[in-house]
Amino acid sequence: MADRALEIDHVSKRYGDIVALDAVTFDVRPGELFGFVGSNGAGKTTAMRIALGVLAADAGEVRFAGQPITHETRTQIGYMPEERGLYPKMKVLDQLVYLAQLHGLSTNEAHRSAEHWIARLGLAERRGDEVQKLSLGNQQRVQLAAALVHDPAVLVLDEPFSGLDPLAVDVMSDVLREKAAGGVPVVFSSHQLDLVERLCDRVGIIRNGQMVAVGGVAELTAGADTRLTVAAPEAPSGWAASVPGVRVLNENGGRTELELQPGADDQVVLSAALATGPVTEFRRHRSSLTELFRSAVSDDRTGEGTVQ
Ligand SMILES: Nc1ncnc2c1ncn2[C@@H]1O[C@H](COP(=O)(O)OP(=O)(O)OP(=O)(O)O)[C@@H](O)[C@H]1O
Repeated sequence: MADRALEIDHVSKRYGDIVALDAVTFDVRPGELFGFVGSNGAGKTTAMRIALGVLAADAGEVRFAGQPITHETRTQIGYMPEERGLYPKMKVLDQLVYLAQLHGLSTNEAHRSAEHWIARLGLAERRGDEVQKLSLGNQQRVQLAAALVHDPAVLVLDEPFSGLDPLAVDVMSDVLREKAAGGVPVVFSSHQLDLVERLCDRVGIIRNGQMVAVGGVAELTAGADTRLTVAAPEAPSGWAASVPGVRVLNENGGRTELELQPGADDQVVLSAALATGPVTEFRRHRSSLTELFRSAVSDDRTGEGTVQ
């Protein structure tokens, strides 16, 4: 495994009768943005808390740079918990300086780093305010600053984008990209799949505590059924139904949406459409992460289609 990767290796966790994680395995490579997605209760927070070492796994191991996470290596992780963990009555600057010192920075370094992230995250005018007096979005910016202030070697962020306005989403995205570009493995959970698709190098989809897909979005969607839109204004109704390997999804005024079964040839569809007259549109759609997610989390064949 590459140096300085975060590896989650067959991690399992039960809460009484509930199997929260069942041999969950994935890795986040240095320089990579990894999106961790799954329905409510699928196990994302549990996996991230175990990765950080605040929750013990029943089985399996989490490693960073090839070594199991210990009390010492934990301090190299920047963590943004879902429940947010700031001191409400502490002022923004004081809080960040305190957290940086807690992670071993000297007073000067802690001040320098706190001021850097306050400026970078647009909190300059709030630096003397108590955290509890900030809006939720600004509290979230402080929370991100808290995860970054000790210059972590790994970033683990639980729903960092939830509740942010579009400008704050841009700031958060830029910062995560920068950290990844600097060689830090970055993993974050999110329900905003368009954002995950846009930002992430790879994604993992978890369903009922099991990883059902891990890989690049393009790689994961490559095997999915392909959709085509064909506009053939003079084609008679039902023209596509007899084309081999085709399932018609929708037909409306000469415009047909269809699904190509694996192995079917889109050129055969084009020939069939041209045989009816002019073709004014012929478009292939790549499956989106949202479609992949829907099919992965609703698929009864748990575990099938996993790409490692
Ligand atoms: N402390 C706990 N005690 C008992 N069950 C728990 C506890 N924490 C989590 N669970 C259960 O473990 C499962 C996984 O929960 P987890 O919070 O990891 O999911 P999640 O994917 O982060 O969900 P969400 O998207 O809603 O935040 C759920 O069934 C949840 O009810």
